[in-house]
Amino acid sequence: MAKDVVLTLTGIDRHYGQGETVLSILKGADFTLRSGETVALVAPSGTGKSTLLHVAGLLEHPDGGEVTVGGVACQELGDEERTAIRRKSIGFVYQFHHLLPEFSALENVMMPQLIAGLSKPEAAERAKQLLDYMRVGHRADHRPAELSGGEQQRVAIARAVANAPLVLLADEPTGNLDPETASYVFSALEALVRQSGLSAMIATHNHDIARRMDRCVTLVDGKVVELEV
Ligand SMILES: Nc1ncnc2c1ncn2[C@@H]1O[C@H](COP(=O)(O)OP(=O)(O)OP(=O)(O)O)[C@@H](O)[C@H]1O
Repeated sequence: MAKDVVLTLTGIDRHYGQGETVLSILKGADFTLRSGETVALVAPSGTGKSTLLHVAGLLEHPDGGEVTVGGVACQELGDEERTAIRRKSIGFVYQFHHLLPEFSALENVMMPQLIAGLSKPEAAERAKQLLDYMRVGHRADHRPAELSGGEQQRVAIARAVANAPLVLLADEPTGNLDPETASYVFSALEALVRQSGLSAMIATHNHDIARRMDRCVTLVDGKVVELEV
């Protein structure tokens, strides 16, 4: 494996059973993400974007093929080891924020760092910095329900990068927002990714967003295909 490759998917198969029939969503999908690279995943609804991100993020087991994160082949690993790699190396942003409702924005961003073993003051300091960077620091003490949709998503992005992951995976991170808010939130996400040299794969239906990435890929018949940008 080349030294600067952070994520590889090799020959990924993923099927879902539906009654008598089997839906084959990914059929030998290959993908490589290099250090510091940003890639847009643009494909029609139902073609398997979320499935691909879930497999890449070790949230779902593929039915065949291999996922390698930071040089570690994950297919044969047990759940505990996969969870450890996911927590350390992968940041995930969903279309809906999935913040913990009973905790403040600050606490939500501290949480993954505390789980990773940082002290409370260290986690709070980094959480504050990230919230400030995402221009939502003035809402640090608010609970998710007290934040606007754009603010919630900016907190969710701060949380996803709190442990300085190797790879950021985002599944339509602005899909739930109005166009103006989406553009603002995406600019903040892009600035954070570029500034910290993160590698990112972002599923989006928004072609303006896709064009701002280094590469653009799509899914055709269960395989990842490169698009010209
Ligand atoms: N757990 C599951 N059980 C059965 N079928 C599933 C399951 N998860 C996904 N699918 C099916 O697999 C296909 C791909 O789903 P996926 O969510 O990956 O698509 P997507 O490209 O992300 O779509 P969208 O853009 O609408 O979010 C869909 O047809 C979906 O119905």
